[in-house]
Amino acid sequence: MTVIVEAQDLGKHYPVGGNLLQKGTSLKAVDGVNLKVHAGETFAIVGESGCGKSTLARLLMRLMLPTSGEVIFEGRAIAKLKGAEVRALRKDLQFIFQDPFSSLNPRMTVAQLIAEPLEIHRPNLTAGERRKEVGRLLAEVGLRPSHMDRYPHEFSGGQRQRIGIARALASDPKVVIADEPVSALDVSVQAQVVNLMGDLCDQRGLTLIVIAHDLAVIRHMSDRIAVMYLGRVVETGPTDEVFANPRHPYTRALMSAIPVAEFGATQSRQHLSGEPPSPLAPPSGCSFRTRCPFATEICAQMQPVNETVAPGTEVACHHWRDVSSVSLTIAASATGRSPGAEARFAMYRTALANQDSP
Ligand SMILES: Nc1ncnc2c1ncn2[C@@H]1O[C@H](COP(=O)(O)OP(=O)(O)OP(=O)(O)O)[C@@H](O)[C@H]1O
Repeated sequence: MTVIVEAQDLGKHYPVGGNLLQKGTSLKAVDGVNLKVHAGETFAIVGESGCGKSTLARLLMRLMLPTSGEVIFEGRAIAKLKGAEVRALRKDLQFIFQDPFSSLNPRMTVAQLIAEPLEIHRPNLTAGERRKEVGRLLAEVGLRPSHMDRYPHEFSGGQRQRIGIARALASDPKVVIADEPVSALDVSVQAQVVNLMGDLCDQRGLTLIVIAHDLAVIRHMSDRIAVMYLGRVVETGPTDEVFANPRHPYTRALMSAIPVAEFGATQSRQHLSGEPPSPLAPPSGCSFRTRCPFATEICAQMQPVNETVAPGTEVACHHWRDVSSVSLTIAASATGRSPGAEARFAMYRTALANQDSP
């Protein structure tokens, strides 16, 4: 399998200069992240608010430079790219924003919004060809080309996110990074947009990196998943494997938080207690230990390293074997789609059939 995007020991530390005591300290928003994204797959990054997902996404996009480590795109370190090479990277790596309301300039028509990246990345197109391409892109995301001269406020939230997707696709990218692409949308519309992105990935062979806190959405969308906690990846692997056998106590706790009907689980839920610690003063050793029911002395003394626990699956936990031996109902029932999940999946499909064209 070809690796298209890779993070190598990636770190982003924000300097903190609030008061005298904090002077010279830094906040480790992303701390030693290693991951490999394969061409054509949908790779999900999940975790609670503040765990560093958005910072990681911006590093992968080269919207900011890392404090340490590297991002490799198609075999090249992106921090070292210059001028025309950065422009080529922008064409190949596109971003879909969380908020379709604020990410589109309200003074521009849809035609202008989608033509803008076309002018930058495909300057050889004539005005007529560009307009035709805008129409084609709108049709591809399930909107009527005849509405291209309307303004963003004339569209619903789901339609605006489709416009955002069409804009991202205009440069014909190889990789799209979507930061919480459906969390600002109504649940029924979320299903349509999730399906649209899945279909676009299949049809275009796109690589999609999706950032989300909603595991139910991730479960339906992604091939592989990385779970982040306080700036670090604590578990990564094929989505089916991670959902069937979550081995890190944090992954288990996240999965226990999914509504029970989603996976047909009935009991043995593992709750997360308390807030994540401040990334300004992370606990020694394993940063999850202060909330972990399995924590022992070693967890305070040593940061766990990533261990391969199954093909393609890595976990950073001193006690993953003990964790795995404790049955969690949700783990057992997540192996097959429960009636609840089946119903939700059917809803996704129905919603797709009734796309929200204006
Ligand atoms: N520019 C910045 N300067 C200082 N600290 C920052 C900056 N941006 C983010 N942080 C901090 O870095 C940590 C990670 O933030 P980030 O936004 O990447 O997390 P996240 O998982 O995407 O959270 P959310 O889902 O709430 O956006 C947080 O503690 C945040 O407060």
